[in-house]
Amino acid sequence: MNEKRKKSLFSGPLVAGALKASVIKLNPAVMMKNPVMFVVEVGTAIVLLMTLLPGYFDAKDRIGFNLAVFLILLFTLLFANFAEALAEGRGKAQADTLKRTKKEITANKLLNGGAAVKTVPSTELRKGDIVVVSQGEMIPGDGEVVEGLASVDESAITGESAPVIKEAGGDFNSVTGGTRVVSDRIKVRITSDPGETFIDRMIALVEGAKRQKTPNEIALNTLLISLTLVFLIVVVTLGPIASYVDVKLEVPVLIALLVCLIPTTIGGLLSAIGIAGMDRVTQFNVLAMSGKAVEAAGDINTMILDKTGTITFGNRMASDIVPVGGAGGDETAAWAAIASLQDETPEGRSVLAWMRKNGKAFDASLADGGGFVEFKAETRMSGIDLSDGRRVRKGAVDAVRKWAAAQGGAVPDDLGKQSDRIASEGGTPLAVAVDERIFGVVYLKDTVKPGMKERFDQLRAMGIKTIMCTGDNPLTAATIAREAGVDDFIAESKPEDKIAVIRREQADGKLVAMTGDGTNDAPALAQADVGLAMNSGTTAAKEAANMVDLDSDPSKIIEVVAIGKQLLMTRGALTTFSIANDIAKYFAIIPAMFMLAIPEMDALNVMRLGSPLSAILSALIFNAIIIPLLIPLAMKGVAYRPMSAARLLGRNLFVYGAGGVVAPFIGIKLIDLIVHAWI
Ligand SMILES: Nc1ncnc2c1ncn2[C@@H]1O[C@H](COP(=O)(O)OP(=O)(O)OP(=O)(O)O)[C@@H](O)[C@H]1O
Ligand SMILES: [K+]
Ligand SMILES: [Mg+2]
Repeated sequence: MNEKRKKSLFSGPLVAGALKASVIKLNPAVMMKNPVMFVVEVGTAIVLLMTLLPGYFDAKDRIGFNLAVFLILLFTLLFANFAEALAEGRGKAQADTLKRTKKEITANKLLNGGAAVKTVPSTELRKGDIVVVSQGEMIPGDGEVVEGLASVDESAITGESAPVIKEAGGDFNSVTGGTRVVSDRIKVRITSDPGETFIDRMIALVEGAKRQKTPNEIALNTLLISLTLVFLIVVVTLGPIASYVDVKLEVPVLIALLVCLIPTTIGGLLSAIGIAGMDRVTQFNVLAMSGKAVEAAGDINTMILDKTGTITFGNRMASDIVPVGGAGGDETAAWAAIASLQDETPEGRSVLAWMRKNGKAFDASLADGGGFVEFKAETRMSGIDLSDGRRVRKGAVDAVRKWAAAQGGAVPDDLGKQSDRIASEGGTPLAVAVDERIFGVVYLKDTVKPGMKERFDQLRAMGIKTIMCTGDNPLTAATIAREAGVDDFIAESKPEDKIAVIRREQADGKLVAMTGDGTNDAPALAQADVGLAMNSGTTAAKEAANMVDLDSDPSKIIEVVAIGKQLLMTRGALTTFSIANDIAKYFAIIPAMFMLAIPEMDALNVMRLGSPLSAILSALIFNAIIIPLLIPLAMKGVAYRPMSAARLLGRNLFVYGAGGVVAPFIGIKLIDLIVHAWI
């Protein structure tokens, strides 16, 4: 992860900015978005009026008490605002850094189909324009490389300083505006209009400018508003009922009671929890397009993972070349090498590396004038059509076997034995053929990343099913699946098979997460509930997905799910705590209220609080300070242990429900000891 982005939650400038914002957010027009706290604000205003105009409200003998209630209520509001402002602060700081990289860049735009070049400001570029970017220059907008190859420093967005290669064609052609070409020269077709670029979207995201309440948040808000309404009705009718029996309940006391009963703790922390959850994802160098995506990650039931590069290291290297059907070792190796001469995939390059390492020579001039056949996931083969008419191929064994058989070739008896041996060791066998004759097998070795088994065990404990999808043969797939500990696998899968798996799972009511980077992954990324695209991938993939990993590490999906779970858990835990808390406060404040009116009711004082007035103030103070005390938990999230949803719910109900009931008794008692001594 990017260390630069890891700022402390409570650094000086962030806290200072948040303090200022807490005052600004007192504006009723802003406050109204949070109905629970808005009710508190109205109450605060009423008590303020009564304090300022005691004569008018017949409250001259209560000025001190009313002032105290006003101040505590004001701090309740400020604490809630502070929580939200603090959560927003980090995003704002990050947005400022991004904005600085967005300074106007000049672009070399091609005119008349490349006949002329004109220098224009990047803000004038539109979709479809072609620009030339040379060594040392900034790429003026998001786009796709249409010609050439260059190494690009993307640290402005990824924080990663090692340059990456971008080239025309294939899955590594997408470039981002604001990044710098460090060598060579490329032509780029612009794919986004000004104001809609990746950096613009990133700024809007981290700034929270477009932050919308998620469905979960809206549902919870509705619950909180309903609770608030119920208590509002109870408290408002309490006055007349009491006066009917000749008990006079004072308005500030009723307001204090109301504020203690309505869910101010979760009301004050709710948006901070959501923002902080999004922020945790961003700190992790993953861009989530919406809070909804992060929450969906927390509810995932099925995770689809690639084998190569996600579960294994992905640097499949040739480690042996085995002849079959009586072919010579050297001639088999030579054909494998010729089939790989122009194959720029890691697999292709590793064949040539193996030749060099083992001192094998071959006649590369055979390939002169030949037509290169690029590797495709659909054909699962690559190779070359020689100028003398012979066709050389290497690829997945079943694909090559079918290809040779279609030309009337016989399959050597020992091909199956050799390829099965390689596959059962977890390697990938690539058959090598020239026209109808199969010469042998390249042994590609790959290793499962360490710690995979533990991670899949954790996912299983959380009730998440993992499915490995691979284009590899069933035997290799089974070996790797067993070694890595995934629940299920799909072998010989083509890109479109992924979308079929996702649809099948979704039809069962499951939420599905997947990663991908290629254009052919785009439909599946869009279909999945959580689609995590790699930043190195194509524009199509990035646009279809609802998350982008700036580090292009497909295994990050596992952590993203953990962060989503943690967000949902934190919200649930603090809601439970908040409501349990309010119920407990009832026992402090109701008796105090009646004792104030009818001193003979002293028997009600079960908590043995100093006096009715100090009991009310203590409950109100506790209600206020619990908000800042819980800010660290709201921001960092509750400690997260992988276990099933049911066990988790039970555990959280116990910890936060029981804790929420007990905490106020202890807290209010302690505060009362101080307050009572003081007044
Ligand atoms: N450069 C290549 N030339 C020829 N055949 C290849 C090459 N690379 C891979 N293959 C063959 O094609 C098959 C499919 O490759 P592909 O990259 O689509 O999937 P994969 O990497 O095996 O699976 P995953 O979905 O886990 O990445 C491989 O299993 C291998 O047999
Ligand atoms: K409350
Ligand atoms: Mg692959």
